[in-house]
Amino acid sequence: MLVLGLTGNIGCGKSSLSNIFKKNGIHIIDADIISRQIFDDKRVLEDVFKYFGEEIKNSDNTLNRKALGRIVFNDNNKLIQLNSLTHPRIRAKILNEVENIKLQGENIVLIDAALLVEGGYLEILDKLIVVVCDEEVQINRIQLRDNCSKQDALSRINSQISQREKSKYGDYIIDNSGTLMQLQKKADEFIKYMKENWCE
Ligand SMILES: CC(C)(COP(=O)(O)OP(=O)(O)OC[C@H]1O[C@@H](n2cnc3c(N)ncnc32)[C@H](O)[C@@H]1O)[C@@H](O)C(=O)NCCC(=O)NCCS
Ligand SMILES: Nc1ncnc2c1ncn2[C@@H]1O[C@H](COP(=O)(O)OP(=O)(O)OP(=O)(O)O)[C@@H](O)[C@H]1O
Repeated sequence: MLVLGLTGNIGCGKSSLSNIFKKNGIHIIDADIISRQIFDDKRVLEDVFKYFGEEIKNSDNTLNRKALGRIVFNDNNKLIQLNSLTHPRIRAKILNEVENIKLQGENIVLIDAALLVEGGYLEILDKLIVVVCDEEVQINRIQLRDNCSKQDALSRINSQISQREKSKYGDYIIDNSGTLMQLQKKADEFIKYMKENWCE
């Protein structure tokens, strides 16, 4: 089975691209979904509440994601602490899903995650696709999607390694600074390239 990674910085277009790949029959593992599921485990929630306190708790005792985001994306030490609680669990789930998909006899699986490079996933990937985007466009898209200030968008961007650094690890780079129609065309070109060069 070909194990592909799809990464890129926040708001560059991973989800948009992986939706196109999904429509082309590629099996997707979405790290954003997994990173939400791990908070269904009460032990994870308790650990996070113990460290970050009452201000990240909703009145019904669920996690206030926006409040936690405000804290960790403005304080790198706290982000490191959150990562140490969440990342081992996210990683275990991703590896487990890869194995399950392999057992189902799939030919290709694609892991969609912002932190494939930072999180040390390169060793399990056969190939890495990096989606990039002009920073001004990226900031605008984040602000529009998350209804946040430019400063909030920049704080999140700065909590990840730069697009340039991430691109160094890419086997295939897709620039998503243009329209969604253009992204669709680039995705089609990529699929053709992958079938000709990466599949037996
Ligand atoms: C801090 C949290 C609660 C904020 O939730 P919120 O709903 O506001 O954002 P969401 O989860 O949709 O993340 C949006 C984007 O932020 C970026 N991001 C998320 N977590 C991180 C992180 N630990 N480091 C750097 N960037 C991150 C990613 O590009 C992600 O796609 C949440 O992001 C979280 O639990 N993060 C830790 C888990 C994680 O590392 N997830 C990313 C897996 S690749
Ligand atoms: N080519 C495009 N033209 C216009 N809007 C776009 C384009 N690509 C993506 N978007 C929009 O920009 C926002 C960010 O895109 P998307 O969610 O795909 O990025 P992402 O890399 O998955 O982000 P995150 O890291 O936060 O999960 C979304 O609201 C999406 O609809």
